[in-house]
Amino acid sequence: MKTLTVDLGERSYPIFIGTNLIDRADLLAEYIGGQQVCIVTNDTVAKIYLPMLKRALGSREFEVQSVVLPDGEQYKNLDTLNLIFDELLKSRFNRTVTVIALGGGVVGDMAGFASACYQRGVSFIQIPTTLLSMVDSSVGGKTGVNHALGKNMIGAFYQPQAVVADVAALKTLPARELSAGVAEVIKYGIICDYDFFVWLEANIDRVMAGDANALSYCIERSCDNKARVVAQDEREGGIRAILNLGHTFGHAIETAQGYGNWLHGEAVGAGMVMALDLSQRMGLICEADLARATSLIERANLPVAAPENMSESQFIELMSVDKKVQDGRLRLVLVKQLGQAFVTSDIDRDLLSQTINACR
Ligand SMILES: NC(=O)c1ccc[n+]([C@@H]2O[C@H](COP(=O)([O-])OP(=O)(O)OC[C@H]3O[C@@H](n4cnc5c(N)ncnc54)[C@H](O)[C@@H]3O)[C@@H](O)[C@H]2O)c1
Ligand SMILES: O=C(O)C(=O)C[C@@H](O)[C@H](O)[C@H](O)COP(=O)(O)O
Ligand SMILES: [Zn+2]
Repeated sequence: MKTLTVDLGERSYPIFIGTNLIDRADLLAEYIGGQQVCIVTNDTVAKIYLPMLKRALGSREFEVQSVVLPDGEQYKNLDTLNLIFDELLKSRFNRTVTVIALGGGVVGDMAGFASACYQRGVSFIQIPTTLLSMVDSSVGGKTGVNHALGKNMIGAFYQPQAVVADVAALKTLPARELSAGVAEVIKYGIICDYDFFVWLEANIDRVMAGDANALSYCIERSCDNKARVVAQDEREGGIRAILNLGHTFGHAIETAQGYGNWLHGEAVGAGMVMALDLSQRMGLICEADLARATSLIERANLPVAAPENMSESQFIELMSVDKKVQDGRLRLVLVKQLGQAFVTSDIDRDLLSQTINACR
């Protein structure tokens, strides 16, 4: 088992990465403050992993309840969040309760947000079960839900007590979901870790084949990169925004297509190609580097273009509600060279139009 730390002073926490960790009650018990535990999961993950987690916690005599949410990005909203509050209140759980998120990013974002809100804040632990949630969403404390008018528009920064990533859980993950996770893995290579980008170019076939060593390495290296960025800028006042590469385009795609039709990672795949295309048009990266990144994203079986049914004006409208917008001005993550991203509001609108029209 490997342990990394997200260094945030008194809110610091460990990320454990290893195999067969879901039922390690000894490990989990260290981060459960009181007797009460509420596991939040969904109806797909519950069938596979809930019994083992319940059994493990039961053996330690915790008072365990679970809430099983409907599965899907379309349920990442305030109505579903209420199901978590219903369970916590019905169980008469108090401020000593620890919420455990068992699932992918949707479960993690909602369980985290519910933890931030319930009785003004209770402890929570992330047990991510998708690649995407192991490499990205379980780390860093962004929690929240979607609104019909925009992704993740209602939420809070709220850090977990610990992240427990069980790489063995990826054996049951569908191939399409594995690809979606690889999008965020590639993101780290492009924004801040050129050596990792080169490693991915050489090893992407092993990753896509589900090679356990290659996946573990991706999780460790991604979490290490994310933890370093978050430690510098917990609440996205500056540098943290680079973790949003491709997301202004990607969130517009997810919202326009209806939540769940394009997976988050798929939209980020196409969104990163659009951000790189714009970077190239603006004279920042060369055509060869745009081609290298596009090819890597394609080899991960991800889309490299936006859906044809989106108009330029729809893109611009949806992009203008992005959380990075300041004083009415769009801010985008662009790439200077592979491994070096930055945030800018200095965007040539004609070139942005060209990108939107070329990348469909
Ligand atoms: N908070 C953050 O920093 C952050 C970062 C990136 C993404 N996100 C959010 O995360 C969400 C996407 O997360 P995701 O890609 O994990 O999607 P997801 O949570 O919808 O999970 C994907 C699918 O895999 C299933 N699943 C989960 N674990 C499984 C397993 N081990 N075996 C079989 N099936 C399994 C789920 O039930 C679901 O059907 C989006 O809402 C996105 O906005 C948040
Ligand atoms: O942790 C971050 O910071 C990120 O931006 C990670 C992203 O991969 C993730 O999708 C995040 O939820 C996007 O945040 P948002 O603030 O743009 O909604
Ligand atoms: Zn993301």
